[in-house]
Amino acid sequence: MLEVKNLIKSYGNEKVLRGVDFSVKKGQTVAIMGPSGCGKSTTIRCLNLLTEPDSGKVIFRGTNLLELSSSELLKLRQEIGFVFQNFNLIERLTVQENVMLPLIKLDFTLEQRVKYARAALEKVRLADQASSYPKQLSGGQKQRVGIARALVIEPSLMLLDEPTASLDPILVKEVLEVIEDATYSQKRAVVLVTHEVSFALKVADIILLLDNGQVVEIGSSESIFTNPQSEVGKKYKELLEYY
Ligand SMILES: Nc1ncnc2c1ncn2[C@@H]1O[C@H](COP(=O)(O)OP(=O)(O)OP(=O)(O)O)[C@@H](O)[C@H]1O
Repeated sequence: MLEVKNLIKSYGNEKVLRGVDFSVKKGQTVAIMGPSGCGKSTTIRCLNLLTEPDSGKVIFRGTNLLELSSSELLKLRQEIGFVFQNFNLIERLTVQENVMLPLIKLDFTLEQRVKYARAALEKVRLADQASSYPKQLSGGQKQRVGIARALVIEPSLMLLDEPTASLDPILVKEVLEVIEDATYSQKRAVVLVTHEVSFALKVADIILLLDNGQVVEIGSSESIFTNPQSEVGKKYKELLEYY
């Protein structure tokens, strides 16, 4: 489904990604973890070219995104859902209108758009808030709208960039539950950046540990957290044992 090859990215003189490689199969969930500033968000944003890498390949369903024209890229992006850390909702639109946004460029009638938005809101347990405005919602509810907006296109690849990072700890659980229930599908690949170690252990098939812009360890969540080889992996193991 997705193959990432030798991703390199710098901001000015700062080398942020130093050759990141990994792949994700249909039905798999990959969690990207690592210390603050190691390049996790940059990596996930490169997967749909929200951030453009300096070099490397992002091969999605056989096509290298870096070789596409902007109109071809826009079309392919319609198969990729993205959940932002800070929700990115439009305040003047209702919850339902926010969720319908990705469907606007697609060839659907208004009736179909409403139907799909309702179905996506059901999946995140927010059907009763369809007519509310974002400012009337809690942070957890806002992020669930963000997840519904990513799900509405039935994406074959779902990307979540630290989806609980902006939330009050009390609201984290409801969002993690929704991510676990709503994003998984055997037809879909999921890539998630998270600091939530026990959540990653529960939902991820593969954990990718980044440090200083490089993959320092990659493997099943059981092997990484029970027998880590990298310094970063050893720290996560200690953290799990502490809790
Ligand atoms: N748009 C940008 N312009 C300049 N520097 C950036 C930009 N985005 C990220 N950086 C820098 O790149 C480095 C990696 O950032 P990134 O957000 O990818 O890390 P991260 O692992 O996701 O961190 P965190 O866990 O704190 O969110 C950091 O030093 C950051 O300051």
